[in-house]
Amino acid sequence: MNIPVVNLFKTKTAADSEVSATIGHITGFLSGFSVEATRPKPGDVEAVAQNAPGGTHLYLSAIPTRPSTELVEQAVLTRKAGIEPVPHIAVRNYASKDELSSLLQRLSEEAGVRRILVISGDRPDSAGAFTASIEVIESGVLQKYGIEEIGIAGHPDGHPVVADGVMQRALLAKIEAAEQGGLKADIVTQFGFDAMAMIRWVKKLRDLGVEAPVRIGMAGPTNLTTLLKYAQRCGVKASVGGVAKHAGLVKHLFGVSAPDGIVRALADANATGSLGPVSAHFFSFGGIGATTRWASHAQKGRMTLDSEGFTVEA
Ligand SMILES: NC(=O)C1=CN([C@@H]2O[C@H](COP(=O)(O)OP(=O)(O)OC[C@H]3O[C@@H](n4cnc5c(N)ncnc54)[C@H](O)[C@@H]3O)[C@@H](O)[C@H]2O)C=CC1
Ligand SMILES: Nc1nc(=O)c2c([nH]1)NC[C@@H]1CN(c3ccc(C(=O)N[C@@H](CCC(=O)O)C(=O)O)cc3)CN21
Repeated sequence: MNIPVVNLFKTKTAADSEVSATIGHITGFLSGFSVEATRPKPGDVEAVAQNAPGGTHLYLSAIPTRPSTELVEQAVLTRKAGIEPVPHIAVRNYASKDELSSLLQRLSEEAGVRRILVISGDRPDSAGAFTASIEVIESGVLQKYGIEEIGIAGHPDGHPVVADGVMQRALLAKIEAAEQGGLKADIVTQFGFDAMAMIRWVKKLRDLGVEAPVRIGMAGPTNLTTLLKYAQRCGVKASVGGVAKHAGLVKHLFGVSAPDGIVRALADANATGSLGPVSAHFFSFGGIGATTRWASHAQKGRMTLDSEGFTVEA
């Protein structure tokens, strides 16, 4: 027998169910989010471990001016905290194949690293051994030291010096090379502020037949000045107006910018099923602790929706 269930206290309105559907899209899109830190200290790694689910991927960015062995210490700390270390390997930084080999060997033996992000690096020249990421992917050196999965870079807003066509061919070739070498590959994109550009870029990749998961890069919560500084440092398009719009008017008054508007737009697009496998990757220009807490609370649905985005509850 069918007994109608009547909620005597509150009738669920269409607006309520729209809100819960949107929050569901956001929590779904954010599941398995990753974070990225530059030179994290022990307390920073601890903050990730305390706030993110175990096994969350923590990407460790490579600083050209720092010895790459620092990456080993950071990866060891990360592994000990129960978080998965994903070091950046900026291929232009290595003077020889041996130098890269010994770093990979230490990462593997001391920190159990199985995943890395292979990128060219910002220097306009090469330290000697490699000029483009594909050379390392094709070299066989990764498999030799136990690497099973690689991330490669994506540039939805274009690259400051490399033409779109060149980047697209490089991306397809790297995916092909990874497949040939038995490496699993995903794509991690440069951060940006234009959700529609990200959506168009992912759909174009799918049209080209790329099925690899895409981690869509975004800047975690930080103040506008810091955000603009990093955008400039990384060659990312970001007008003051565009970033302020992304921050939302009220949030802007407090000088804080969070990627909630972008997350919400991506989550809605993802819910239509048209993006293929996608997830979120947060750069932590405002601190890794704050970024991880923000992402983690949002992933649990601890938020209030506003006109275009949401505010995460403390
Ligand atoms: N998406 C992300 O999360 C990150 C992106 N990057 C930056 O992305 C850029 C591209 O790296 P990949 O996609 O791995 O390129 P890649 O190594 O696959 O190279 C693709 C093409 O671009 C050229 N190229 C690469 N880097 C260049 C540079 N700095 N200056 C001039 N030409 C360059 C290469 O010679 C090649 O023809 C680098 O500048 C890298 O530092 C860095 C860190 C993170
Ligand atoms: N072009 C580009 N290069 C990168 O290294 C990079 C990206 N894009 N996009 C995403 C992240 C952001 N990363 C960054 C961004 C800024 C610094 C930075 O300002 N570094 C300081 C030194 C910091 C320190 O020593 O602790 C610098 O002066 O280079 C580092 C990594 C790494 N990734």
